[in-house]
Amino acid sequence: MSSLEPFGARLRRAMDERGALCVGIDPHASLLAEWGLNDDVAGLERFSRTVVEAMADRVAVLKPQSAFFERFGSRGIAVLEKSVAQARAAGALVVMDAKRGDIGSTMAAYAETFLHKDSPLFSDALTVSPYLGYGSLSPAVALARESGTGLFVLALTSNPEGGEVQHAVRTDGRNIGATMLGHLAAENAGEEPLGSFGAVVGATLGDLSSYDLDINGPLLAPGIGAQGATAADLPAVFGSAVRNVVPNVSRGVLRHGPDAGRLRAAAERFAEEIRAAVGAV
Ligand SMILES: O=C(O)c1cc(=O)[nH]c(=O)n1[C@@H]1O[C@H](COP(=O)(O)O)[C@@H](O)[C@H]1O
Repeated sequence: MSSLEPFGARLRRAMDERGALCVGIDPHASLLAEWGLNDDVAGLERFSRTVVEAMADRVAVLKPQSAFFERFGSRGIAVLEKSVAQARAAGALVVMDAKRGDIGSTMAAYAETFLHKDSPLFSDALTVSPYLGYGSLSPAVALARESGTGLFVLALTSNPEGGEVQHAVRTDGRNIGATMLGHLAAENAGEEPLGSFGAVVGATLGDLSSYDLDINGPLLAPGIGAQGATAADLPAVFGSAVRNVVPNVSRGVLRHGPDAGRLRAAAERFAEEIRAAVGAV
């Protein structure tokens, strides 16, 4: 398969050129209503197109949340396909937030769906769940290496319920979140300028100094805005790993729509706060 330059290298360059902000495309029914759109496929299409047109030529990463498209069945998926292609054509990297995870043979099909260059949903990276065992993700790791794409593995999620699984301590004394970070560090060893296998680590989690976040890969950090974290929290949460953090904001930006200028201004405010916080480290 002809492949792209590795995702980690493409992401590092995009972050250097455009800043680290990742804007989520999360067409909640409540946001469609706030934007004066119907909760139907036409509303979904208009919402997603507006965000892509406003953002894809300026932010490093766009992260469509697949659930809000799947809600409308095959016609919703068709909107998702178009949005991904438009966003990539305009220069944004697309992280598909589908949080897939299954036994290896099924995981291979999920990987083909999102990370094979000939798939209609081909994206630059995919969020995946390692809770069937990290090794169950190996078909996705292999295809990502082949196609120049990446993964974001749920390690320490932003939601308060995540701790029951992720903070559980193994017989060797390490907890599950730390174990996932360890797998990713091994995956990214020796890669320059940045590995392609990232972790999802919530910006809401407070002091994470007991974790080794230096995985030589990107750290997708949701939780800024609607979930209560701020850009100013990032250095305290991530320490020296903050330069590899890709902070995600969805509702915090999207609530400023549907006007494209106001969406851009909101994203620029978050981007500026992130630059100020990360630059100060
Ligand atoms: O993988 C994710 O993106 C994710 C992981 C996590 O731990 N927490 C989390 O909120 N997310 C996603 O990030 C987005 C956050 O949206 P807002 O809270 O509106 O900014 C949603 O699409 C979530 O599904």
